[in-house]
Amino acid sequence: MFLLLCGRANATAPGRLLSLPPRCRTAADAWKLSRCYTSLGCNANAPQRTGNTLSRVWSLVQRAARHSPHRTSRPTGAALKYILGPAVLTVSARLFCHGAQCEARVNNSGPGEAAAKSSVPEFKWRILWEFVKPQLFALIGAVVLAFGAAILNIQIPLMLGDLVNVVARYLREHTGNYVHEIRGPAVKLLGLYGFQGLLTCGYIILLSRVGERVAADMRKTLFASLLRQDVAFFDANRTGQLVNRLTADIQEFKSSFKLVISQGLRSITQTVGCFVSLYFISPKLTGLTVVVLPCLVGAGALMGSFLRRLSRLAQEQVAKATGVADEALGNVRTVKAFAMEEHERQLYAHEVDKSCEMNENLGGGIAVFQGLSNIALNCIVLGTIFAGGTLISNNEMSPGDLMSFLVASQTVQRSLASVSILFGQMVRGMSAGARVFEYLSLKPSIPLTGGGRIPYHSLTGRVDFIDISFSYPTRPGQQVLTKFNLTLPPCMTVAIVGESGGGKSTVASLLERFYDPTGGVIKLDGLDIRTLDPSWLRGQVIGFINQEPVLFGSSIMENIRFGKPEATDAEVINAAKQANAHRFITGFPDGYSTVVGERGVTLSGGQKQRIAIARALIKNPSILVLDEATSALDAESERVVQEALDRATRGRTVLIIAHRLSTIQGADLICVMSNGRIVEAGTHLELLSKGGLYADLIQRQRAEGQR
Ligand SMILES: Nc1ncnc2c1ncn2[C@@H]1O[C@H](COP(=O)(O)OP(=O)(O)OP(=O)(O)O)[C@@H](O)[C@H]1O
Repeated sequence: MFLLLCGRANATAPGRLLSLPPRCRTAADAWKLSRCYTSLGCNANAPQRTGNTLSRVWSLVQRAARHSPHRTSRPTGAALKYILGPAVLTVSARLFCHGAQCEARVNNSGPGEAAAKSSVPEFKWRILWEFVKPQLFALIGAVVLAFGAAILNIQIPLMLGDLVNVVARYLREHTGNYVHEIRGPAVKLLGLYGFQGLLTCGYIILLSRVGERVAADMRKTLFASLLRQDVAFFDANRTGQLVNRLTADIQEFKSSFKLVISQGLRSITQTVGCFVSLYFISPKLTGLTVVVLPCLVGAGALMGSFLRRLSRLAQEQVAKATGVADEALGNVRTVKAFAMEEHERQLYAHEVDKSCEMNENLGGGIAVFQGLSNIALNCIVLGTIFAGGTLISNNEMSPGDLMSFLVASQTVQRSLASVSILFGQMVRGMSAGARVFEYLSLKPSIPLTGGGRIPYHSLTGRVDFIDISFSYPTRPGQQVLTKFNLTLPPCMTVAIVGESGGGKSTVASLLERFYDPTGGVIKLDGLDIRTLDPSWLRGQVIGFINQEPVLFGSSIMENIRFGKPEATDAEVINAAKQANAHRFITGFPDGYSTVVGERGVTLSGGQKQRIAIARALIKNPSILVLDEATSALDAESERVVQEALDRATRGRTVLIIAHRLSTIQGADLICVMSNGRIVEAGTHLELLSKGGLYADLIQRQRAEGQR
């Protein structure tokens, strides 16, 4: 088939075939490569120029061959010209392009990610092994098949040589039965192609299976591990960065994993195999190659690393521009409310222009790199032919040997270039993997489950905060609570009021065990909550409603059921009735099946809050924490929600954190907080008559209300 292709092309369009890189043993290969060149934005004509140089020097070799005593049995003649085609070393430039693009994809993660990525976590082979172990058989199969395909790749040029020998002999002697003579090597070659295709197909299937399953397992494990982390972890890490590890990092790791195993194995096998062939063909020329090749690969790698740095900077700039667009589109209501469309447009245009300029510089750099590598590589071919020609004239080598040497050395060059790029890819893959593994092995300071539970019938719901000191892990220097003491008696309502930033919400967070206090102890029914099961505490004992309830983008039914996944429809409806939500829900055309949109964007603030109340009530909690639950609502919504809350708080221990003092006047106990401790406590009337901080706050709010 190859011969037919060569023959026809020889007669009709030699130039076209000359432009095929030597890897293109088949038309399909050629098509694939040409697509590669196009998609990578590299100069597809570069190989052709090198090919022309080769074809010119080939005719010199032929001339020398006519005067040589070694008339070779190695591949000779016009057909070889087509086999050699262009100089393969342009592949290194092409591979650089690929490397740069890979890098581009890796770095395209968000403006803030670069800083986070600068700290390099350690790659743990033990963790990788845990993921690979279940896929071991498939992986071994893939490695064996890939290795087999690489070995066949080394064989193919030699068999092509046999085939070309038949053609060359027939062209020279014009005797014998051409079809009969060509059939043997052609069938062998066809068989080899078929077998090689089968092996390639097999290892790609197995490898993609292994890669996908390893990546899926990594994603699931990482997601589970992230969900296990305590709230302090999420204070310290940006959501975008975490999502990036789940997506881009795992994707990068998977690609590198597959590439390194398939191409790495092939390149190394081919390099070693062809080096052995080179040595057997001509030890002298091999010695020369051993000196020159590493210098060239080293110089290429140096330039490549400079260009990759340019590429990284350019991609960071692209990410910065994307960040501007992301922020503007994500907060489009705020942008519109402030009529800032033009400002945002200009900001984005500025960042895009900068990235355009940087990418143009990168393009120039790639062009220079490619041009220089073309020159260097063509010079290598020329040098080899020059040195080989000297050996031929000294009768130390045959022209056929020289041709075989060129073919094999080109394979070595190509493989080495690909190994150096793969090395970079491997480093990137390992650092992506390390970033994923870093969070996999992270142990939360507050476990998700484990610890005691108090039987429901004996749970009274009494809470004691005893000598609590606390500072947030992300801000250890700022003491938020100091020797804080408070008791929530069973079935009573306690309100905390005070200045903004005084630590009111922090008290609620500590009760939920989002954080553990740095000093003191919190007790539930006399038991330290650190000895109790956090998932039981949060899932069954405490109902939490805050100022800005977050709903999920699913139906109302599912949102309420989030509080108790096993709840029946009737329980959901009952909870909605208690929360004053049933009427408005049934008013929607889809009723409880209404999808609330991202974060509940299709509902009003009051509606969202009532669904959040229903979600908290459905688990029938003994303790209810209301953190400024009505402060974001207008007067009418507040009235409806307050009604629901009044009903919901009956028979439970309630902690209310409030800004609007009008909402907590009926509380059994009101505590005023200042500087992280309680400075006043009593009922509304007691505190008013005291004329202290509470009375001041009431007066201030009345004055603000009158303004
Ligand atoms: N996750 C956090 N990490 C670090 N510091 C925090 C965190 N949350 C709150 N703080 C800080 O702790 C202090 C108390 O905050 P807290 O939210 O408890 O106050 P607050 O009394 O509820 O305020 P407001 O009435 O305005 O809601 C503030 O100085 C705040 O900046």
